[in-house]
Amino acid sequence: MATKYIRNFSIIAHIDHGKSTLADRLLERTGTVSQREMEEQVLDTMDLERERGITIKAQSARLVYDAKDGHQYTLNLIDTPGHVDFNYEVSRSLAACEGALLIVDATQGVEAQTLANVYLALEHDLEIIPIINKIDLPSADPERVRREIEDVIGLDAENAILVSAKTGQGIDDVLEAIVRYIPAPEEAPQKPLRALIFDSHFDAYKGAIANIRIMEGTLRAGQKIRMMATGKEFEVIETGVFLPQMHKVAALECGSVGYLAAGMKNVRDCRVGDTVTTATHSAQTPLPGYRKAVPMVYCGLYPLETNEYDALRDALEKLHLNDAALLFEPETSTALGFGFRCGFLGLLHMDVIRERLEREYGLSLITTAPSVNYHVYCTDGTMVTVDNPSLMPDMSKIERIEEPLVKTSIIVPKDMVGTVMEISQNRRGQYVTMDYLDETRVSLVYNLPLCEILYDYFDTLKSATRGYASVDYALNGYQVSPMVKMDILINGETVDALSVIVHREFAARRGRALVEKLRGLIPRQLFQIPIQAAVGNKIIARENVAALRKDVLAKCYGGDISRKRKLLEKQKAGKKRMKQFGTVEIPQEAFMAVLKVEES
Ligand SMILES: Nc1nc2c(ncn2[C@@H]2O[C@H](COP(=O)(O)OP(=O)(O)OP(=O)(O)O)[C@@H](O)[C@H]2O)c(=O)[nH]1
Repeated sequence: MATKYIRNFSIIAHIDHGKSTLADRLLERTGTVSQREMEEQVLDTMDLERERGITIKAQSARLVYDAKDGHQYTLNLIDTPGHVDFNYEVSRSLAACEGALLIVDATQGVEAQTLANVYLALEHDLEIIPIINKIDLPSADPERVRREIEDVIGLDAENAILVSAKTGQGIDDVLEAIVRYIPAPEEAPQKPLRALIFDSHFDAYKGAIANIRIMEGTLRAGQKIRMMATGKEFEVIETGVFLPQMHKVAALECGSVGYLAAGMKNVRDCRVGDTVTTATHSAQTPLPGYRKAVPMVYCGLYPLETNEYDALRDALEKLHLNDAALLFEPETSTALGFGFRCGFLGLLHMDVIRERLEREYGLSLITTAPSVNYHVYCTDGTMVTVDNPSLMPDMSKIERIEEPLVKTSIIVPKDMVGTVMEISQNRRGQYVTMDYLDETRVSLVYNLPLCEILYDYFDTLKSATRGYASVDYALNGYQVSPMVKMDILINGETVDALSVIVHREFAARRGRALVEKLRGLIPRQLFQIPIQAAVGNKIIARENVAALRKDVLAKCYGGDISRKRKLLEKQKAGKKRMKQFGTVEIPQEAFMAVLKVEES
């Protein structure tokens, strides 16, 4: 098919504004997926995605559309993940397109990730088609939203399409607009092959599959290819398109979107953002913008039962096949035994991986509190990166510590600005700017230490603003900070997996709050258990878990067997996630307690 009848586009939106629902309607309307096959939200496939209702992994689909101009068009829809953790993938997906549908919820208006996504789309010079969704809802205010798109984003929204992705109203207009306003791909079939890998996944039969957009040249099965970032060479076994299921085709022409299978054993062989070229008559330069996904958040994952260590390693390896951004390496802890230090793109990514390990692989895990990556400059002139607090060098050997910062944009109603400022400043945030979006809403920008965001920043913000705050963040360099390692001693011994790195000024407050919290979490024993927080050799807080006096069944003297059983079962369930440490049992919640401490 001539490139002039191809359109490559993405849908961008703030979470929950209706991206997946709109994608479903487009698939349905073009007959790509028949109504019978139409399971709600075809593009969100992972169970977890459906449950959480957010897109984690991008999917693609080829739609065939008979336009009003009498021609048949191939529309390649490239889905994008919906969460800020996956911004890099969003950016790569956008690089594969010429245009984007920008969805804004008619009841909500422009939110933090609407803006972040628009900026990404503009960076890639995309044609943006504004769409105002959910107009079926009584609280929809399309006119206000239209003004907001113009004033805040600066896009001409006069022709914004009014849509209900739920009822299907306006969908035909969307399809016509894609054909009319989004440019066709450039024609460059004679040039050496350059194809952008915008996503990848692992297929049990075909190995790692690269989702690609052919920018220049043509790709055929049987060709020898080279990945330009890694230099690795492969022979193409299969090329195909997404219907949205994989469908084999003989070749992928210039401008088209599809996949390639080349017997690659691991998704690391086809990294998102890399350029595919042919092994001979290769392109000279790769497509712009490749960078490796860098983890922002680290935590320890330990099997509850030592004999599950191998199973955990196998499961991590399997997940890694599909997710090049997940890093893991073995580590040992005196408290928890053998486990893995894992790196993630963000907190959601961490949660998703942990949940998948538990659900899909049936593992019971102890997770340590997430940490960030510190740059530790030692007095001997060396620099080490420390993502595990227990590995922090001795304070006497440290010259300075630098911590990662994130630029955080928060959009809230204007009467909540004070609350947001207070929450951000309490977490060492530095105010950057504040802009009025309209008469009612404000956009605030703060520079915050990444580690402070890990401490329930989002939850606090959400609940303090009754869910009105929308947040977006991106890594923004490092700064020198007086960080110290705080150890937790239980029964006189340091539990390495409970150590945390905190700002010196926060140490005493956080130490007190943490030991108090731990006192409530650690089950009582027949003896008193002291819990202490220490910085270096100095104890900064202490609490005691009082000795046990009663046993749980004592109050059931009446012999009510069902009640007794219930109590015992409750006790058993409580035990499930405990780790024996000397004579003391430490429950899973204790390792996460530092994230949930309420400081006074
Ligand atoms: N009433 C109404 N509800 C809608 C409409 N479009 C989407 N929704 C609902 O809004 C919610 C979010 O829609 P999704 O399509 O899952 O949102 P999303 O933008 O894909 O979310 P992410 O995948 O996390 O980015 C769902 O409960 C939808 O049923 C609409 O036009 N009208």
